[in-house]
Amino acid sequence: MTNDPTHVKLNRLMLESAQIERLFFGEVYMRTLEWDSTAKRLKMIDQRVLPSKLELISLDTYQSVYQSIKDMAVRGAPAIGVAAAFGIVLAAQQSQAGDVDMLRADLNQAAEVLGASRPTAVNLPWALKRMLGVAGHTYSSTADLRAALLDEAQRMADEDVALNRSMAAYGAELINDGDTIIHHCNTGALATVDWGTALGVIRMAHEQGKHIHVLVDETRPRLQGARLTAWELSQYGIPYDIISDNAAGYFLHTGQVNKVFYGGDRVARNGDVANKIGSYMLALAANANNVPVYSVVPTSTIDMELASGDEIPIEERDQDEVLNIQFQNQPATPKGASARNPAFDVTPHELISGIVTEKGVIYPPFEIHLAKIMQES
Ligand SMILES: CSC[C@@H](O)[C@@H](O)C(=O)COP(=O)(O)O
Repeated sequence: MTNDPTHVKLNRLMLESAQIERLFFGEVYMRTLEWDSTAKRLKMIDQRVLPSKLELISLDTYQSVYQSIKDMAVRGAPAIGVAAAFGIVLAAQQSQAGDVDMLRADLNQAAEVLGASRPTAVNLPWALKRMLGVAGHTYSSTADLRAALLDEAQRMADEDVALNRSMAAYGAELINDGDTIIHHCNTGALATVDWGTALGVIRMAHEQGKHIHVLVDETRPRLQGARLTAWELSQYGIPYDIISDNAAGYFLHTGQVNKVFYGGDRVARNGDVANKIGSYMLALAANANNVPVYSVVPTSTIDMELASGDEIPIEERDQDEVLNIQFQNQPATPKGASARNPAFDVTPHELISGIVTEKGVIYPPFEIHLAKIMQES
């Protein structure tokens, strides 16, 4: 097996426009990522081209899964974790190993590659560890091990949807009829296998009949808010306005916002939350104006090994993501300009009002309450 996942060409499935309209949230339902049991491939929605195009990519190697995570064709902490789990299924399929031990060695190698795709979301190492744990059991044949890996990845995908619905039910209790909510990044169905975390809470409150207005942070530089969250909200029929990230303080200070909701990529055991860049500034402005801030995360996003957010690795992405913008159809930045592009920041736990998990809403002191829920099976 080659260990070089770079420059892997992703197979693109072009869809007829009539198919596209019915594909997602429509008559023909599809998850963000799905195992195609006929083709034995992983199918996923290519999030780089939304909302102007809805295209699928079909992946048949773990190297292409690595590439899809790194390039953010698939993104969002829970979706990344499940994609990596299916990456291990593909690695098992690719392997020519003649016995179980040799297959395990190939899987370990693939896990190392997949684990290096993006550093911040803990769901990635969490999912890989779970897959390698299954690989560690006793099997009488490589076929049995391959089958067990596929079962585990499918189980993880199904669990993700169930956990999201459970978080949504707890989180929706925090939302009142008439609330205006600022939401950061994309935490919807697209960031998970289906349904979503913070956006799933908003969606549940909407389905309960509450009238909600969402102020959608555009989320520079990759515009997950303006492109993906706005697209999802229009599918669900939830009223929204896109705002530039730097407008959030204005809306908070002028009393136009009731709550802030975002997701999380890694929560340290003291409750510090790493999330999409800009979350920290948003939480500061919200706290200064007495507006509560909620982070919605499955317990797989909680990293009890880290004492505080200072230990969370922060991904720094290519500067071109910041520089390649246009103003009046012209490049907006001077030739040769340089940029910094941290993809995440850490909100200190003091600024977080509550952490919504599938086990309920956790309130301060987070250190004590997180330890308690993480001990429950
Ligand atoms: C389920 S969403 C939680 C986070 O993964 C989300 O808020 C986020 O920061 C996503 O970042 P991204 O860089 O788009 O993968």
